[in-house]
Amino acid sequence: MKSGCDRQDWPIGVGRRVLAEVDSTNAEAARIAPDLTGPEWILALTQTAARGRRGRPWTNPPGNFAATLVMRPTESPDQVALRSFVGSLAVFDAVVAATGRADGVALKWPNDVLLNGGKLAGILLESAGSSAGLSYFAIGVGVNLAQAPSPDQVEPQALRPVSLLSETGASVTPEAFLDLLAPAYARYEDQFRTYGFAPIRRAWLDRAAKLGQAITARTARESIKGTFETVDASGNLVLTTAKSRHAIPAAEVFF
Ligand SMILES: O=C(O)CCCC[C@@H]1SC[C@@H]2NC(=O)N[C@@H]21
Repeated sequence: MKSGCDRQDWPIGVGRRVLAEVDSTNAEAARIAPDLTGPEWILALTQTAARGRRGRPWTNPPGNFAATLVMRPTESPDQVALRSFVGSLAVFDAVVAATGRADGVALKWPNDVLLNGGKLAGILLESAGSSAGLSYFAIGVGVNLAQAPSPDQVEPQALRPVSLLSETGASVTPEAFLDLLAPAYARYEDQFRTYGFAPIRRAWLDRAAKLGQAITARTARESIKGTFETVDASGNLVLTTAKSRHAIPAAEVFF
């Protein structure tokens, strides 16, 4: 296992602030965005109103990781949306660096990180602005380092929440995890800016859970059960059924 802080690996030009308590690091990102001079990681040891995807609350017990990277984008909102893949790859690498092993770690579309089949981490991508240009975007990352919420705190069909500590025995502080995550994110961000989505997509698919297997995607309109074929060049989930092929931009996925 890599031992915690390798601060010499911290990416150049990226800020870091650590808060004892905040409502939500994503909310804090929105507040500081107008004054940003460069990308900034905001780490909170406690969140009092953490939010998850689809307007759900996010349970954030002590010792778990809660941080947001906030940046000013230079590209279109479509490109910004692909950062959820960049973020989940970085979380994957940070988990592997923290534990020294990749087996059992997988990615679930669009951006959950799984460990031994349970949900270890989630990402909430938020932004403000218009299709003409975003003023900022924020990648909020929650990782159950020390404690998993109890299954009754998540949706009935959701994957069981797991923690890094209970699944691997690795005890990692939020600060040490950030020191692994920030350089991992910076490496994938560089790759994305230099080569576009193609290598990110390939790396993501290499780590995907249930690729080629039956899954269910629940969109706002319908529930589709099919084979998880791939993720396309726009980040859509591609499902094939006996009758057709669906490219799905937004859905809840169930295994
Ligand atoms: O629903 C999900 O899977 C996404 C959860 C994202 C939680 C993180 S914790 C840090 C950041 N601040 C928030 O309020 N939410 C995200």
